[in-house]
Amino acid sequence: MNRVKIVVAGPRGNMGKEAVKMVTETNEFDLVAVVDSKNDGMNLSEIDGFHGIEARVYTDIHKCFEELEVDVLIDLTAPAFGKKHMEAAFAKGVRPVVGTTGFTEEDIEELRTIAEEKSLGAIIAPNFAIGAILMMKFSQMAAKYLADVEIIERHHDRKLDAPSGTAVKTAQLISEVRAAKSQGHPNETEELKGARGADFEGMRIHSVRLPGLVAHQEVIFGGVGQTLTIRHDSINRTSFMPGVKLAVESVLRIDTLIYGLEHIIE
Ligand SMILES: NC(=O)C1=CN([C@@H]2O[C@H](COP(=O)(O)OP(=O)(O)OC[C@H]3O[C@@H](n4cnc5c(N)ncnc54)[C@H](OP(=O)(O)O)[C@@H]3O)[C@@H](O)[C@H]2O)C=CC1
Ligand SMILES: O=C(O)C1=N[C@H](C(=O)O)C[C@H](O)C1
Repeated sequence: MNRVKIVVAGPRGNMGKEAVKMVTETNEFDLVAVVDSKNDGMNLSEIDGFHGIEARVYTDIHKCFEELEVDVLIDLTAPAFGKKHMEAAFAKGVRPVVGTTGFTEEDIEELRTIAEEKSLGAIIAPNFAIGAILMMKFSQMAAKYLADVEIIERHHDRKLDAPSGTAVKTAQLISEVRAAKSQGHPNETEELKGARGADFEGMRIHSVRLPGLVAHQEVIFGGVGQTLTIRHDSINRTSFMPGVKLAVESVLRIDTLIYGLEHIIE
Protein backbone atom coordinates (compact mmCIF):
# COMPACT_ATOMS: atom_id res chain seq x y z
CA MET A 1 0.00 0.00 0.00
CA ASN A 2 1.22 3.53 -0.81
CA ARG A 3 2.00 5.73 2.16
CA VAL A 4 -0.72 8.29 2.88
CA LYS A 5 0.40 11.84 2.05
CA ILE A 6 -0.88 14.11 4.80
CA VAL A 7 -1.06 17.87 5.43
CA VAL A 8 -1.75 19.04 9.00
CA ALA A 9 -3.40 22.48 9.37
CA GLY A 10 -2.82 24.14 12.75
CA PRO A 11 0.49 22.38 13.60
CA ARG A 12 1.49 24.68 16.46
CA GLY A 13 -1.83 24.28 18.31
CA ASN A 14 -2.58 21.92 21.21
CA MET A 15 -4.07 19.33 18.87
CA GLY A 16 -1.93 20.08 15.83
CA LYS A 17 1.29 19.30 17.75
CA GLU A 18 -0.06 15.90 18.76
CA ALA A 19 -1.28 15.23 15.22
CA VAL A 20 2.15 16.06 13.72
CA LYS A 21 3.71 13.64 16.22
CA MET A 22 1.18 10.89 15.47
CA VAL A 23 1.62 11.28 11.68
CA THR A 24 5.43 11.24 11.83
CA GLU A 25 5.39 8.22 14.16
CA THR A 26 3.04 6.21 11.91
CA ASN A 27 4.84 4.06 9.33
CA GLU A 28 2.11 4.25 6.69
CA PHE A 29 1.79 8.07 6.92
CA ASP A 30 3.95 10.82 5.36
CA LEU A 31 3.76 14.42 6.58
CA VAL A 32 4.18 16.32 3.29
CA ALA A 33 3.46 19.86 4.60
CA VAL A 34 1.73 21.88 7.27
CA VAL A 35 -0.62 24.85 6.95
CA ASP A 36 0.02 27.44 9.64
CA SER A 37 -1.25 30.97 10.33
CA LYS A 38 2.35 32.23 10.07
CA ASN A 39 5.91 31.06 9.20
CA ASP A 40 5.23 30.83 5.44
CA GLY A 41 8.04 29.14 3.50
CA MET A 42 9.89 27.91 6.58
CA ASN A 43 10.65 24.30 7.27
CA LEU A 44 8.77 22.91 10.29
CA SER A 45 12.10 21.69 11.71
CA GLU A 46 13.11 25.35 12.20
CA ILE A 47 10.17 25.98 14.54
CA ASP A 48 10.44 25.38 18.30
CA GLY A 49 9.25 21.95 19.31
CA PHE A 50 9.57 20.39 15.83
CA HIS A 51 13.31 19.76 15.66
CA GLY A 52 14.08 17.05 13.09
CA ILE A 53 10.58 17.06 11.54
CA GLU A 54 10.95 18.04 7.88
CA ALA A 55 7.88 19.58 6.26
CA ARG A 56 7.32 22.78 4.29
CA VAL A 57 5.15 25.41 6.02
CA TYR A 58 2.43 27.10 3.96
CA THR A 59 0.10 29.87 5.08
CA ASP A 60 -1.96 29.59 1.89
CA ILE A 61 -3.81 26.27 1.84
CA HIS A 62 -4.72 26.70 -1.85
CA LYS A 63 -1.06 27.10 -2.79
CA CYS A 64 -0.18 24.05 -0.71
CA PHE A 65 -2.70 21.86 -2.58
CA GLU A 66 -1.67 23.46 -5.89
CA GLU A 67 2.02 22.57 -5.44
CA LEU A 68 1.90 19.19 -3.70
CA GLU A 69 0.28 15.83 -4.14
CA VAL A 70 -1.85 15.36 -1.02
CA ASP A 71 -4.20 12.54 0.01
CA VAL A 72 -5.56 13.77 3.33
CA LEU A 73 -5.87 17.10 5.16
CA ILE A 74 -6.06 16.91 8.97
CA ASP A 75 -7.61 20.20 10.08
CA LEU A 76 -7.23 21.28 13.71
CA THR A 77 -7.49 25.05 13.47
CA ALA A 78 -10.34 27.32 14.53
CA PRO A 79 -14.10 27.52 13.86
CA ALA A 80 -13.66 30.37 11.33
CA PHE A 81 -11.43 28.22 9.07
CA GLY A 82 -12.67 24.62 9.18
CA LYS A 83 -15.24 25.02 6.39
CA LYS A 84 -12.97 27.08 4.11
CA HIS A 85 -10.19 24.52 4.49
CA MET A 86 -12.56 21.68 3.63
CA GLU A 87 -13.72 23.51 0.50
CA ALA A 88 -10.10 24.09 -0.53
CA ALA A 89 -9.39 20.38 -0.02
CA PHE A 90 -12.40 19.21 -2.05
CA ALA A 91 -11.41 21.55 -4.89
CA LYS A 92 -8.14 19.65 -5.26
CA GLY A 93 -9.37 16.11 -4.60
CA VAL A 94 -7.96 16.03 -1.05
CA ARG A 95 -9.92 14.15 1.62
CA PRO A 96 -10.45 16.14 4.82
CA VAL A 97 -10.35 14.75 8.37
CA VAL A 98 -11.58 17.58 10.54
CA GLY A 99 -11.52 17.92 14.31
CA THR A 100 -12.10 21.66 14.23
CA THR A 101 -15.45 22.46 15.82
CA GLY A 102 -18.10 25.13 15.20
CA PHE A 103 -19.86 23.67 12.11
CA THR A 104 -23.61 24.31 11.79
CA GLU A 105 -25.95 21.60 10.53
CA GLU A 106 -26.29 23.65 7.30
CA ASP A 107 -22.48 23.72 6.87
CA ILE A 108 -22.37 19.94 7.22
CA GLU A 109 -25.13 19.40 4.66
CA GLU A 110 -23.44 21.77 2.18
CA LEU A 111 -20.11 20.01 2.61
CA ARG A 112 -21.72 16.57 2.30
CA THR A 113 -23.22 17.63 -1.05
CA ILE A 114 -19.78 18.67 -2.33
CA ALA A 115 -18.16 15.45 -1.06
CA GLU A 116 -20.77 13.31 -2.81
CA GLU A 117 -20.60 15.33 -6.06
CA LYS A 118 -16.88 14.72 -6.12
CA SER A 119 -17.03 11.16 -4.68
CA LEU A 120 -14.58 12.15 -1.98
CA GLY A 121 -14.50 10.89 1.58
CA ALA A 122 -14.57 13.44 4.40
CA ILE A 123 -14.84 13.07 8.17
CA ILE A 124 -15.88 15.74 10.65
CA ALA A 125 -15.47 14.41 14.19
CA PRO A 126 -16.36 16.78 17.05
CA ASN A 127 -14.50 14.39 19.35
CA PHE A 128 -11.88 11.78 18.40
CA ALA A 129 -11.61 10.17 21.86
CA ILE A 130 -13.14 6.69 22.07
CA GLY A 131 -14.32 7.36 25.63
CA ALA A 132 -16.18 10.47 24.48
CA ILE A 133 -17.87 8.51 21.67
CA LEU A 134 -19.01 5.94 24.23
CA MET A 135 -20.25 8.71 26.54
CA MET A 136 -22.37 10.04 23.66
CA LYS A 137 -23.69 6.60 22.71
CA PHE A 138 -24.51 5.70 26.34
CA SER A 139 -26.26 9.06 26.70
CA GLN A 140 -28.39 8.37 23.65
CA MET A 141 -29.27 4.97 25.11
CA ALA A 142 -30.19 6.48 28.50
CA ALA A 143 -32.35 9.22 26.94
CA LYS A 144 -34.83 6.59 25.71
CA TYR A 145 -35.74 5.98 29.34
CA LEU A 146 -34.90 9.30 31.03
CA ALA A 147 -35.99 12.26 28.89
CA ASP A 148 -34.92 15.02 31.32
CA VAL A 149 -31.26 15.73 30.66
CA GLU A 150 -28.74 18.52 31.04
CA ILE A 151 -25.21 18.63 29.65
CA ILE A 152 -22.32 20.27 31.47
CA GLU A 153 -19.16 20.58 29.38
CA ARG A 154 -15.91 21.86 30.88
CA HIS A 155 -12.95 23.07 28.84
CA HIS A 156 -9.71 25.06 29.09
CA ASP A 157 -10.16 28.83 28.82
CA ARG A 158 -8.42 29.12 25.41
CA LYS A 159 -11.39 27.47 23.70
CA LEU A 160 -13.12 29.72 21.14
CA ASP A 161 -16.50 28.07 20.68
CA ALA A 162 -19.31 27.41 23.14
CA PRO A 163 -21.00 25.09 23.53
CA SER A 164 -18.36 22.53 22.55
CA GLY A 165 -18.79 20.47 19.39
CA THR A 166 -19.08 17.39 21.60
CA ALA A 167 -21.95 18.90 23.62
CA VAL A 168 -23.81 19.80 20.44
CA LYS A 169 -23.24 16.33 18.98
CA THR A 170 -24.42 14.74 22.24
CA ALA A 171 -27.60 16.83 22.16
CA GLN A 172 -28.17 15.89 18.50
CA LEU A 173 -27.77 12.17 19.24
CA ILE A 174 -30.13 12.43 22.22
CA SER A 175 -32.70 14.34 20.14
CA GLU A 176 -32.85 11.38 17.73
CA VAL A 177 -34.54 9.33 20.49
CA ARG A 178 -36.11 12.03 22.70
CA ALA A 179 -39.17 14.08 21.71
CA ALA A 180 -38.50 17.82 22.15
CA LYS A 181 -39.42 18.65 25.73
CA SER A 182 -39.17 21.85 27.75
CA GLN A 183 -37.48 21.07 31.05
CA GLY A 184 -37.58 22.71 34.46
CA HIS A 185 -40.54 24.60 35.95
CA PRO A 186 -42.91 25.95 33.26
CA ASN A 187 -42.85 29.36 34.97
CA GLU A 188 -39.11 29.51 35.69
CA THR A 189 -37.34 32.81 35.06
CA GLU A 190 -33.67 33.65 34.67
CA GLU A 191 -32.74 36.30 37.22
CA LEU A 192 -29.32 36.45 35.56
CA LYS A 193 -29.32 35.97 31.75
CA GLY A 194 -27.81 32.61 30.80
CA ALA A 195 -28.34 31.02 34.23
CA ARG A 196 -30.19 28.07 32.67
CA GLY A 197 -27.62 27.59 29.91
CA ALA A 198 -28.19 27.15 26.16
CA ASP A 199 -31.47 25.60 25.03
CA PHE A 200 -31.32 22.68 22.57
CA GLU A 201 -34.90 21.45 22.10
CA GLY A 202 -35.49 22.00 25.82
CA MET A 203 -32.23 20.27 26.87
CA ARG A 204 -29.92 22.66 28.67
CA ILE A 205 -26.20 22.89 27.86
CA HIS A 206 -23.83 24.60 30.31
CA SER A 207 -20.29 25.59 29.27
CA VAL A 208 -17.56 26.00 31.89
CA ARG A 209 -14.21 27.59 30.86
CA LEU A 210 -11.32 27.48 33.32
CA PRO A 211 -7.52 27.30 33.21
CA GLY A 212 -6.37 23.84 34.29
CA LEU A 213 -9.12 21.99 32.43
CA VAL A 214 -8.58 19.99 29.20
CA ALA A 215 -11.89 18.55 27.90
CA HIS A 216 -14.61 17.10 30.12
CA GLN A 217 -18.33 16.46 29.89
CA GLU A 218 -21.10 15.25 32.15
CA VAL A 219 -24.52 14.26 30.88
CA ILE A 220 -26.97 14.25 33.79
CA PHE A 221 -30.35 12.54 33.56
CA GLY A 222 -33.12 13.01 36.11
CA GLY A 223 -36.02 10.62 36.81
CA VAL A 224 -38.41 10.00 39.65
CA GLY A 225 -36.29 9.66 42.78
CA GLN A 226 -33.03 9.15 40.86
CA THR A 227 -30.35 10.71 38.69
CA LEU A 228 -27.87 9.13 36.30
CA THR A 229 -24.56 10.84 35.40
CA ILE A 230 -22.42 9.80 32.43
CA ARG A 231 -19.03 11.48 32.47
CA HIS A 232 -15.96 11.57 30.26
CA ASP A 233 -12.60 13.27 30.84
CA SER A 234 -9.79 13.83 28.37
CA ILE A 235 -6.81 14.31 30.64
CA ASN A 236 -4.48 15.15 27.75
CA ARG A 237 -4.63 15.44 23.96
CA THR A 238 -3.04 12.06 23.27
CA SER A 239 -6.56 10.73 24.03
CA PHE A 240 -7.67 12.01 20.61
CA MET A 241 -4.89 10.57 18.44
CA PRO A 242 -6.00 6.94 17.93
CA GLY A 243 -9.28 8.41 16.64
CA VAL A 244 -7.48 10.79 14.27
CA LYS A 245 -5.42 7.88 12.92
CA LEU A 246 -8.53 5.73 12.45
CA ALA A 247 -10.27 8.62 10.66
CA VAL A 248 -7.35 9.07 8.23
CA GLU A 249 -7.42 5.35 7.40
CA SER A 250 -11.21 5.36 7.03
CA VAL A 251 -11.54 8.53 4.92
CA LEU A 252 -9.63 6.82 2.09
CA ARG A 253 -12.31 4.13 1.83
CA ILE A 254 -15.48 6.28 1.74
CA ASP A 255 -17.05 8.61 -0.83
CA THR A 256 -19.31 10.73 1.34
CA LEU A 257 -19.03 12.96 4.41
CA ILE A 258 -19.31 11.29 7.79
CA TYR A 259 -20.14 13.48 10.80
CA GLY A 260 -19.13 11.74 14.01
CA LEU A 261 -16.66 8.94 14.67
CA GLU A 262 -19.45 6.73 16.05
CA HIS A 263 -20.34 5.92 12.42
CA ILE A 264 -16.86 4.51 11.83
CA ILE A 265 -16.34 2.68 15.09
CA GLU A 266 -19.54 0.60 14.73
N1 LIG B 1 -12.33 16.69 17.45
C1 LIG B 1 -11.61 16.60 18.57
O1 LIG B 1 -11.44 15.52 19.15
C2 LIG B 1 -11.00 17.83 19.11
C3 LIG B 1 -11.25 19.01 18.50
N2 LIG B 1 -10.69 20.16 18.95
C4 LIG B 1 -10.93 21.34 18.14
O2 LIG B 1 -9.78 21.53 17.33
C5 LIG B 1 -9.56 22.91 17.11
C6 LIG B 1 -8.15 23.28 17.58
O3 LIG B 1 -8.06 23.10 18.97
P1 LIG B 1 -6.70 23.43 19.75
O4 LIG B 1 -5.58 22.70 19.13
O5 LIG B 1 -6.99 23.27 21.18
O6 LIG B 1 -6.57 25.00 19.42
P2 LIG B 1 -5.26 25.89 19.42
O7 LIG B 1 -5.74 27.31 19.48
O8 LIG B 1 -4.29 25.40 20.43
O9 LIG B 1 -4.63 25.62 17.98
C7 LIG B 1 -5.16 26.10 16.78
C8 LIG B 1 -3.99 26.35 15.86
O10 LIG B 1 -4.50 26.64 14.58
C9 LIG B 1 -3.78 27.75 14.06
N3 LIG B 1 -4.59 28.41 13.07
C10 LIG B 1 -5.60 29.30 13.23
N4 LIG B 1 -6.07 29.67 12.05
C11 LIG B 1 -5.35 29.01 11.11
C12 LIG B 1 -5.37 28.99 9.70
N5 LIG B 1 -6.25 29.71 9.00
N6 LIG B 1 -4.50 28.20 9.05
C13 LIG B 1 -3.61 27.46 9.75
N7 LIG B 1 -3.53 27.44 11.09
C14 LIG B 1 -4.40 28.21 11.76
C15 LIG B 1 -3.51 28.62 15.29
O11 LIG B 1 -2.47 29.54 15.03
P3 LIG B 1 -2.49 30.97 15.80
O12 LIG B 1 -2.42 30.63 17.25
O13 LIG B 1 -1.29 31.67 15.25
O14 LIG B 1 -3.79 31.60 15.42
C16 LIG B 1 -3.13 27.55 16.29
O15 LIG B 1 -1.77 27.21 16.20
C17 LIG B 1 -10.69 23.64 17.87
O16 LIG B 1 -11.74 23.92 16.97
C18 LIG B 1 -11.14 22.62 18.90
O17 LIG B 1 -12.48 22.79 19.29
C19 LIG B 1 -9.84 20.18 20.02
C20 LIG B 1 -9.58 19.03 20.70
C21 LIG B 1 -10.16 17.76 20.31
O1 LIG C 1 -11.37 22.70 22.17
C1 LIG C 1 -11.14 21.62 22.74
O2 LIG C 1 -10.22 21.46 23.55
C2 LIG C 1 -12.01 20.48 22.42
N1 LIG C 1 -12.88 20.61 21.46
C3 LIG C 1 -13.77 19.63 20.99
C4 LIG C 1 -15.20 20.07 21.23
O3 LIG C 1 -15.52 21.26 20.99
O4 LIG C 1 -16.02 19.25 21.61
C5 LIG C 1 -13.45 18.25 21.50
C6 LIG C 1 -12.92 18.19 22.90
O5 LIG C 1 -13.99 18.44 23.75
C7 LIG C 1 -11.80 19.19 23.11
